[in-house]
Amino acid sequence: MANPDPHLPPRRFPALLRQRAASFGYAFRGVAAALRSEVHLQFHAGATVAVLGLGWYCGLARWEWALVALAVGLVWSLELVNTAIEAVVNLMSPEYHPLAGRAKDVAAGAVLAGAVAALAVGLLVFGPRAWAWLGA
Ligand SMILES: Nc1ncnc2c1ncn2[C@@H]1O[C@H](COP(=O)(O)OP(=O)(O)OP(=O)(O)O)[C@@H](O)[C@H]1O
Repeated sequence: MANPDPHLPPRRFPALLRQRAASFGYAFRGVAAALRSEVHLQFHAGATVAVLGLGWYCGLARWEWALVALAVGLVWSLELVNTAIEAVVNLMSPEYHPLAGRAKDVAAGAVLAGAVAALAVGLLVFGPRAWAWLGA
């Protein structure tokens, strides 16, 4: 967080470090809360472990790991943002409202777009290996 009052002297380094550590703490708390409440995220957690294990088993090249890491990070990020948007919409519009519905639908669409991209990465990286393994 920026210094709230520009007339105050700049904060000392240890205070800044504490502030950064606290921000990381809030972020981890957010991920943990979303993991507890969102079944989709629990599924992503399982899928992430499975993909990492499969990647290790297949001995992926460095560039393939980079693609897999980007795909996994993209899906996690979008799902977390979607969860945050759902929470804000529920807070601001507990009653039915077309705009609230649109906001949730669009946020869910963003997750879908990321998931399709991740699926494409998965097929391109693991597909040829699965094909060879099946002896096709
Ligand atoms: N306040 C609202 N006003 C209008 N439509 C809503 C509202 N809340 C939800 N909806 C509609 O219902 C759909 C499902 O909403 P819901 O809150 O159950 O999200 P979800 O995608 O099922 O998320 P999750 O499974 O993570 O709870 C939304 O995508 C939206 O179309």
